[in-house]
Amino acid sequence: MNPFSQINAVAFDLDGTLIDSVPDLAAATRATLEELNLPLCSDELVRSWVGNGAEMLMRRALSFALATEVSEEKLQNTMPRFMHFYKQNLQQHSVLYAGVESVLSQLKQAGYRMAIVTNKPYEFTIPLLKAFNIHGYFDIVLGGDSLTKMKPDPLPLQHILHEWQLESEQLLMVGDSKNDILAAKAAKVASVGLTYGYNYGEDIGLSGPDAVCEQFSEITALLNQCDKATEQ
Ligand SMILES: O=C(O)COP(=O)(O)O
Ligand SMILES: [Mg+2]
Repeated sequence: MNPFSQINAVAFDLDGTLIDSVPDLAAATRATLEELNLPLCSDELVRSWVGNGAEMLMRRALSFALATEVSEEKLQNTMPRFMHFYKQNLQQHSVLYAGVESVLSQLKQAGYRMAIVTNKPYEFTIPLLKAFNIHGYFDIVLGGDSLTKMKPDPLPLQHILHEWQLESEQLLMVGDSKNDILAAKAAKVASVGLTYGYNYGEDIGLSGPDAVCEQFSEITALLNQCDKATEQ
């Protein structure tokens, strides 16, 4: 049985899936470390720290710079500074990945419902979607702090299933991180893993998504095959 045959709604991850956001996340991380007179980090390191939300990114950055585990107090004192720097430059250097705009438009026209399920704080998510003029495609936008739990917990996907009154076979999760695939599996929804994003330097295929795509544009073909399959 084709895992995509009944899909009529898609939940998209944001960082590393729709938007290459590491350049701005890294700049804000470095500005925060610089203010604390700590050693700075490369974009490459930040790529390997993204995936579990802003607080975890800063926790990893501080642990790196201090070369020890960071205290809760230090982390909580530092977070407002990171949030301040990132808010100032959300899309200075970040870009939409190739094919994103046209795939979203095609799926919208084909009648798919679409949502964003990101671990990024909600307060950054809406301005970023608006900056790239893609906010209109999504009827539900969930940030990492929108609910009580974030990916890899299934709660955000379960929330969407409930809101849209869908069976789990009808929703697809598209993401670049094992957190996306683990959340999908826990919610019993199908998943597509993208290879170009951020996954702690690991092969996304090892998390066992239902399909692996190297480019965002491959998603329409996956779903089109199913449209054809169901028409026959
Ligand atoms: O902000 C993060 O750490 C990851 O965000 P994402 O869930 O959109 O990939
Ligand atoms: Mg991601």
